Amino acid sequence: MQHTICALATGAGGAVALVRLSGPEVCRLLAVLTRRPQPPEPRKQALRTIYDGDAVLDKALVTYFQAPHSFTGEDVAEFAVHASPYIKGRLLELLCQNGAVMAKRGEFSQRAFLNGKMDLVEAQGLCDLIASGNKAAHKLAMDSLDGKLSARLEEIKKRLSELLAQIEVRLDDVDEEMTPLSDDFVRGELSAVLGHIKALADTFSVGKYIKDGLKTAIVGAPNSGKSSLLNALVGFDRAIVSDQSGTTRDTVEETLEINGQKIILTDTAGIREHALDPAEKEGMRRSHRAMEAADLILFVLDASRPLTPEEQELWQDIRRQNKRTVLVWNKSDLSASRPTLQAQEQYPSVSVSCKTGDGLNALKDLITADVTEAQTADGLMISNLRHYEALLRAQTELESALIRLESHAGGEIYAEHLRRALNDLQDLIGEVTPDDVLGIIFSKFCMGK
Ligand SMILES: Nc1nc2c(c(=O)[nH]1)N(C=O)[C@@H](CNc1ccc(C(=O)N[C@@H](CCC(=O)O)C(=O)O)cc1)CN2
Ligand SMILES: Nc1nc2c(ncn2[C@@H]2O[C@H](COP(=O)(O)OP(=O)(O)OP(=O)(O)O)[C@@H](O)[C@H]2O)c(=O)[nH]1
Ligand SMILES: [Mg+2]
Repeated sequence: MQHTICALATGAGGAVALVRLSGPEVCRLLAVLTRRPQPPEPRKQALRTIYDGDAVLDKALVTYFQAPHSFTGEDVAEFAVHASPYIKGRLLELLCQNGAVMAKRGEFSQRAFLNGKMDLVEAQGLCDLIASGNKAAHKLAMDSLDGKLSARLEEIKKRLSELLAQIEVRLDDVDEEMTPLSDDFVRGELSAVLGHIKALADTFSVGKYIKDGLKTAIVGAPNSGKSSLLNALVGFDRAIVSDQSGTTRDTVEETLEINGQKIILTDTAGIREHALDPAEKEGMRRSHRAMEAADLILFVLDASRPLTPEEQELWQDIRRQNKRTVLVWNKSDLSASRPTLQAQEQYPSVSVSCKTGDGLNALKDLITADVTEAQTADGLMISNLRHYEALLRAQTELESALIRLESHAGGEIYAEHLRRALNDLQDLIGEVTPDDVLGIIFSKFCMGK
């Protein structure tokens, strides 16, 4: 039999705290702690005295949810108690003394999943929703939680399984009484399914930025104004600015929000050929590392003076990174013209002045351009590595199936690839996921969820 689990659902502080209880023993535990034979009417909050032996622990609002009409699908009770650390701790202790056990991370959600209240994609959405810190991340999680993403996956799955069914009945049709499927039809269906899977998998890069933040490195020659740019973007004097080259030695990181999107901004030491001392050399190694770890590079140039050979070299270095890069021509207040860089037309660029604030809004829009664009498309995105990998596996199988089809292999050969692709999609939403894998997925959820 399942244990009855309990956990604190709310965080530290606050005036009221919520303790949740789920499982077969809920009614008995309620009876013991409230000293009443009957639980409150389902889904109606009732003020109940909670007893600790003969003493009163608290007067709390208690809600009873009768299975299967609860978050987990089991009997659930919630205690909204005064948020004293003592009351919270003692209530959990009393529940455990009377037969409940402390819930593991994600165990309430896991039970909701196992009882068919949500699929694995929706459960992941729930977890992401709690962690979401801005509008974009919230929308991404909400689309997953409320089933929009699952519905899209179901559509794809349905189309694939219908195709597979048509192939399989013909494989069973030994007397060949059915009209064979034309290669054109199979190719068309396969390509369509593949297209949908690819489109969704492609949203991962942006989805990941939205969820985890866009890592942005500010790089450039000494004195070009990198630290000034960091300060201008975060809105306060975070990094030291001076007219001496080599002011910034170590990387300086700051998390901020631009156009509702999380950005992790790193200011780096200016890069020059001949570092003066070991500390500066180490600083430059860190600059390179920040550049390599970044999703986006802001290359800051001083537009008021000619380019140096070192800057040209750094530019080649940046281009080799093959990353989204924005050219930031700084100090536009000093000069109306600016030098030219090789192949600069292939990169977005903007003139700014950290001194006057000119051009900063245009730069902000360039930083978030990828995300803004993805959001104005149909908006459904994946942001979870497990989902991405499952889609990639399905994609590979379908590509193999197409190759087999072109080489006129028999239906039994490509049907196997289709079965595996279908299995990958079923794994994604949790239909065929083994228990130990489920345990790992839910153990990454937060406590009390
Ligand atoms: N107090 C409290 N607030 C909470 C939660 C909770 O568990 N407790 N939630 C925890 O995540 C979220 C709400 N999610 C919930 C989802 C389903 C059900 C539920 O009782 N479902 C039943 C009945 C549905 C209905 O009547 O429409 C069911 O699915 O059968 C409850 C909470 C956010 N706020
Ligand atoms: N006129 C003008 N001066 C600027 C502008 N931005 C930065 N400066 C000045 O340029 C100098 C260098 O600025 P920093 O932000 O320290 O430059 P940095 O790129 O971080 O330099 P290092 O840390 O040495 O690599 C300072 O004197 C700034 O005040 C600008 O837009 N206009
Ligand atoms: Mg600096």
